[in-house]
Amino acid sequence: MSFESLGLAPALLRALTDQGYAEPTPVQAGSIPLVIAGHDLLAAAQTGTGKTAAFALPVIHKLIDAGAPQTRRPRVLVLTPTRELAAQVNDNFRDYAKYVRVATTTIFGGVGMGPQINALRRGVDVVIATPGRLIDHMQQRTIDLGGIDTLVLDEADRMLDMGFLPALKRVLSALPKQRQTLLFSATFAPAIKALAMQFMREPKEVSVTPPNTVAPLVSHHVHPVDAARKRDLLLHVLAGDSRRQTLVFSRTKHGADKLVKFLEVSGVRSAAIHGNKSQNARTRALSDFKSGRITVLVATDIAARGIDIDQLPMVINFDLPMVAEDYVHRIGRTGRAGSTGLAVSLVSHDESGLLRDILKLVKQEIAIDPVAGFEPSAPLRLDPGAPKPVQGNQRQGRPGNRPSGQGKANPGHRPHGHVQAGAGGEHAAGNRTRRRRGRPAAKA
Ligand SMILES: Nc1ncnc2c1ncn2[C@@H]1O[C@H](COP(=O)(O)OP(=O)(O)OP(=O)(O)O)[C@@H](O)[C@H]1O
Repeated sequence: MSFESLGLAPALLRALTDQGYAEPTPVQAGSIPLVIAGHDLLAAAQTGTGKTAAFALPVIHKLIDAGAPQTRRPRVLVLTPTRELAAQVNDNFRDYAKYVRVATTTIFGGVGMGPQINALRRGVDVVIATPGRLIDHMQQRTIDLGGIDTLVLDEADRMLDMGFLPALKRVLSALPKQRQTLLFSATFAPAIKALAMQFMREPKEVSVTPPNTVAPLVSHHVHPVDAARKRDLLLHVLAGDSRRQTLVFSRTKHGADKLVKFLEVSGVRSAAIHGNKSQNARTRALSDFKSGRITVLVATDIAARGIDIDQLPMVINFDLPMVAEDYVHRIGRTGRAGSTGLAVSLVSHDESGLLRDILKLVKQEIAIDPVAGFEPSAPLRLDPGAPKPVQGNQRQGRPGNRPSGQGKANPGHRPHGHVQAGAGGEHAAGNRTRRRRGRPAAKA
């Protein structure tokens, strides 16, 4: 399968060669012809498998095909749950559309309305927005959605959950009924799918792997630990390789700030990214992390979805997420586009229930792997039949003695109590493309 055989315009093929994409990933091969043919689409594929290009490429192709419009008002609306993801999707659109006259812009909060209004006045083809600021523009009549013929919900299951649904319904009511609707996500809860059916027209489905599977090149470790000792264990894990870029997830904004203070005092260069930070601080933290100026980024689930950090080797869950699907998305920040990755969760006794939910959802082995010197005073309460945390075979010495994020996955690193989770526990590697990107790391 090649991009040529999918019928994409030559200008797009040239841009893809510049990107170093040799061939389409499975979700791209499945989605691109369906989108070009005009179908509504519900597409599920693992994190890091190129879903953005799976909608951006055919959407740009169709804009090229349609030719220059008489009036330049937005024709495509992409909705994302976070500002950072909107910015990233916009960068991707610009990369793919570099040889064509397709104008894109972002609309999100935390930054001035003025430049957004100016961009809309000048005329754009594609708007990539978060719902809140989009509604501000709708109220102020600074955006005309009457020409939208394609709606994309990126991270669709998040856009359709309780938090975003009211805003989404408002946006939907302002869009033309005659339109193509595309939903993309790595996870789809059944209720979300049912909801989606209400505003789609006979959608086709592309499902590359069993739904909700985690990226296959990631090895998963749970370190049972007492809550009070998590910070020390985090330092211990980080100390294994202080040059290793690590994304650390905290459940709360306050917890993220406290953790950054602790890390800074301990000599680890870090920053926090969460919803209480100014947009400037959020953007700076992410770009400092991507450029390697800081080695640790402590994030709430704001960074769990979609964010693409080139070759990120390790994700640590300082706290487990409250919703099991978020585990899949958090962990999906590593092990992308054919790279290997390491996922480490520090789990205290009171998080046993959350861990059980995750084990039920994901289709991957998770090693229950106590670290010597950090053994918990009470064991985790897992499903009957699940292996007990392995004692006497614990990680010794420096924790950084792990497979490199850049190299091959090291199966020898799973010597401890494994829990095979999920019905069937199907491993998705067979469906996974393994290829490298041609982009320089700094451009991630
Ligand atoms: N055909 C391809 N060949 C090589 N690399 C690709 C290809 N398509 C996409 N990529 C790269 O793979 C990475 C992941 O893509 P993308 O961010 O779209 O993943 P995703 O499936 O949307 O992940 P998530 O579920 O986390 O949002 C990006 O850096 C992108 O440039």
